Amino acid sequence: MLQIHHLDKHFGTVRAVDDVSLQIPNGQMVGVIGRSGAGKSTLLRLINRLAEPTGGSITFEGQEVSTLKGRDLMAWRARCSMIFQQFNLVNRLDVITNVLLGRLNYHGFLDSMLKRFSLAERAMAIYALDRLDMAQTALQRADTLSGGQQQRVAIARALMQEPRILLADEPIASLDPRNAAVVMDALRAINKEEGITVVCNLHTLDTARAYCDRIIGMQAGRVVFDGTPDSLTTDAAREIYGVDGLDEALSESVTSSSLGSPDDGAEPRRAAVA
Ligand SMILES: Nc1ncnc2c1ncn2[C@@H]1O[C@H](COP(=O)(O)OP(=O)(O)OP(=O)(O)O)[C@@H](O)[C@H]1O
Repeated sequence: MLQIHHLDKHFGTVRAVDDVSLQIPNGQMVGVIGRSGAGKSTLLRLINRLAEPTGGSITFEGQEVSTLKGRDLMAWRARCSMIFQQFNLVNRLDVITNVLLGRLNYHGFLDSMLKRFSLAERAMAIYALDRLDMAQTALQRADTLSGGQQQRVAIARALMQEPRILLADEPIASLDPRNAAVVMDALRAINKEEGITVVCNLHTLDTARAYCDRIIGMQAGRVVFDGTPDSLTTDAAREIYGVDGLDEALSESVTSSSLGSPDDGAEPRRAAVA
């Protein structure tokens, strides 16, 4: 269980995260939605400790993580790994080496750069790639892959850390609908089949509704909705996005970052708000 108590992050006068309290049981697939600037990225960065909280606490399985340092902090970042909108692969390296870099925490930097990985780790990397239907690209340079393929490699790299939690910060925001569906399907499969908790920031309502067990809506740093997709009413959506933003959040169903259903593969579909 990940427990967040009265978490704050202030940047000067901006309350990016404002008194957020949440309990996320192991194995849940959570979508965090909200307008640009609502505090979604900051919340994930606080959980992963890429940002330091101004106040409050974060615990996982009873252990306080907001004060971890050194090796313990590295270990936490492995248990709670993060993927980003921009994939962050090393373009000039081949796919399998990019995936093996997920073991960086288990090696020195030099060992990793000199590709001193064990046979077991190489087998693990191939398994992770195969898990994402990407094993056939293992020897290709990362920059020869499409965006959706690169994001799947980034997920494979994250899996190399053997995480309990996967944080995904706008993982499909720069992908076309077909690739976005493949990536969301992959995240959902990892969640359902491996029991890894997934917390995923998404711009649009319909993707969160289609893929997540639970939706957290943020507005100006605060959690203004926390419930199942079915309980997300028009009024609740209006509170998250505002009157202008709601239209935008729904009309984005024709853009790259919005999907209708996990099963329809390619075609985006506008989801009705209950
Ligand atoms: N390093 C920073 N320095 C100053 N202000 C910041 C910093 N990071 C975030 N903010 C501010 O905190 C607020 C929340 O930003 P955050 O990026 O968490 O929102 P978001 O919901 O993820 O938005 P987006 O969807 O556009 O990424 C915004 O007002 C943003 O300008």
